Amino acid sequence: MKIAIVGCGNMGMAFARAFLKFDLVKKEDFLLVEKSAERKETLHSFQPGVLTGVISPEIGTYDLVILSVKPQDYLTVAASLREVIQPSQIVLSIMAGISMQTIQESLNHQPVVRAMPNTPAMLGMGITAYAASPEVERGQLRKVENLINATGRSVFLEDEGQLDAVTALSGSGPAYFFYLVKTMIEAGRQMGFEESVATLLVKQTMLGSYHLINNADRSLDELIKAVASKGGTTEAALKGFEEGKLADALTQGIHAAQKRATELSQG
Ligand SMILES: NC(=O)C1=CN([C@@H]2O[C@H](COP(=O)(O)OP(=O)(O)OC[C@H]3O[C@@H](n4cnc5c(N)ncnc54)[C@H](OP(=O)(O)O)[C@@H]3O)[C@@H](O)[C@H]2O)C=CC1
Ligand SMILES: O=C(O)[C@@H]1CCC=N1
Repeated sequence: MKIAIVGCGNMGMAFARAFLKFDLVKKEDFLLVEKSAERKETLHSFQPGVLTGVISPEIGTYDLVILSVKPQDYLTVAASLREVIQPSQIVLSIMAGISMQTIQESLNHQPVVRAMPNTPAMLGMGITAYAASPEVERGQLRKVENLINATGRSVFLEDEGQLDAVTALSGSGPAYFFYLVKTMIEAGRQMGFEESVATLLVKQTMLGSYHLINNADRSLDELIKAVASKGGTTEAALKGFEEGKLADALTQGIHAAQKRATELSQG
């Protein structure tokens, strides 16, 4: 399969590397379109078939076109891409907010898969939810699914409308986790630990706790209860969280992310 990637930043290249790892695409079968000169410099080492800064008619000879520029840059991309895109090509967008309809109208092109991955895709441990327009044929969709699955797990959505919520939950989700980990490490430092010790304590706690969620056969409430002894330290911490309205703040943040995804779709 020949793949063109427009916007070769964090996510575009996480996808490219995952496809290579599973031998789904050969290096020479990539066309990379990247505007940033600095970023382009680093892409030489990837040794793609073609590395360019602009969209040219050559892109029309690729089976799949991945759109991985920031949503704010999309309309500029669309203006050139619509001149050269071919009816047989599939478009896979991973851009937050930009709806399938906007992509179809701006490119005058119907077969579109819209997906929302997250950064653990860099390790093949991402989660991607995706939806497809009816014009994507079954065989084409299967090929796209194989590619997405090289980046981790995936969920097919019948309703594209859910993608903004996915963006708020799992698309942005890694940053919420990193924020929590960073805050805990900072608290460790305030209590007198060196950063390396605080980091080890927190990282291993998160790792072990994640595996408990998956393997302990207990609900999250039961897992919390098993840590929080009556009248003990965890109860004191949880009370502090309640008083600080931590759950409300997290929920509000996630809703704000969903709202922002919807705003991005409106340009
Ligand atoms: N990062 C994440 O966690 C996730 C991101 N996404 C989505 O993926 C997309 C990419 O995100 P991310 O990889 O983080 O962003 P990056 O900024 O890392 O990558 C985008 C790249 O596209 C380049 N670019 C901008 N305009 C053009 C153009 N006209 N032609 C070619 N290249 C261009 C940018 O250059 P320059 O920097 O000069 O503008 C940049 O290097 C976004 O739409 C985002 O919503 C989806 C899920 C998760
Ligand atoms: O912050 C953003 O807009 C993108 C979409 C999901 C993660 N990063």
